[in-house]
Amino acid sequence: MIEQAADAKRIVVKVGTSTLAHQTGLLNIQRMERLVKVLSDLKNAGKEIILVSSGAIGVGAGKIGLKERPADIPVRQACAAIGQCELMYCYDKYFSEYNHTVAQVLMTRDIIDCENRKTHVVNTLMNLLHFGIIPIVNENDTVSTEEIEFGDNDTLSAIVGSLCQTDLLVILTDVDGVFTKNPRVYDDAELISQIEEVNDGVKALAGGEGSHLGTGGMVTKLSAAQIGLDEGFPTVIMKGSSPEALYRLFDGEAIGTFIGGKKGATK
Ligand SMILES: Nc1ncnc2c1ncn2[C@@H]1O[C@H](COP(=O)(O)OP(=O)(O)O)[C@@H](O)[C@H]1O
Ligand SMILES: N[C@@H](CCC(=O)OP(=O)(O)O)C(=O)O
Repeated sequence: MIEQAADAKRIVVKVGTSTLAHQTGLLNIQRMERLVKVLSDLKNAGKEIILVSSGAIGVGAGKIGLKERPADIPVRQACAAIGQCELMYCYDKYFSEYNHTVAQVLMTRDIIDCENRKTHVVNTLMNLLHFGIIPIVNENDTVSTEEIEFGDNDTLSAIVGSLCQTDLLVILTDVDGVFTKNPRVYDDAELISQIEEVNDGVKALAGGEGSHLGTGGMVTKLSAAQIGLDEGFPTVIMKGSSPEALYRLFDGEAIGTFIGGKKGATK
């Protein structure tokens, strides 16, 4: 059993565009509904959930008929504004079906260095959790410029984890975890079940940009896990296509890649 993961009470779950959207860019409705159902159930079981959701740009681009994630920044920002609206509408609707309330929290990177802003964010998150609300966090893509952008939601999720003192970060993506090389390119890539330290050798395993809608690929997930290690919480990187696998994770099964210092006996 990976005890640290199974016993976690406060959990930041990050879901990537590649999990939330179809190849067309349009929302994968079934996937989102299943994720919401599982997270609602975990919350009912006593876990505190903070959801970091990507997808605004990808879903917005899909909605206006663009085939690819736009390279032009103003177009990307416009897509994010369209997609964020769609995401929150759907999250609100689906979580409401299970009697849970959500809140939208949009952030820019300047909260890290500006103590005043950081305090406001922490206070907001803590109050939301106190009231039993599920915060849904994304980057504020409309106002983000180079100086204040996180650039990817993997990093954002680790920072959110640190701000709210999470017990665990779960990164849901379109592959089973971290492999010895990019599994989309190499058939003989092997899944790594545990990583204790995110060093240059580990980062070198992550090759390429990732899916056509996502940002950063595996390297930003590993950097996020490194932030987690520095802040004292572990990260699990696992596939998000079957969100029900989260039940198995919290039942103590070794799923995906566990990035943390301590591993208990396997079930
Ligand atoms: N060593 C590796 N192990 C697993 N995935 C890798 C590795 N190197 C590169 N990748 C790529 O990272 C991608 C996941 O990143 P990304 O597309 O940004 O997903 P998300 O939208 O979930 O953030 C995978 O589809 C895979 O192609
Ligand atoms: N803020 C952006 C997140 C971009 C991003 O990091 O995407 P992903 O690699 O799918 O997690 C959006 O909502 O589209």
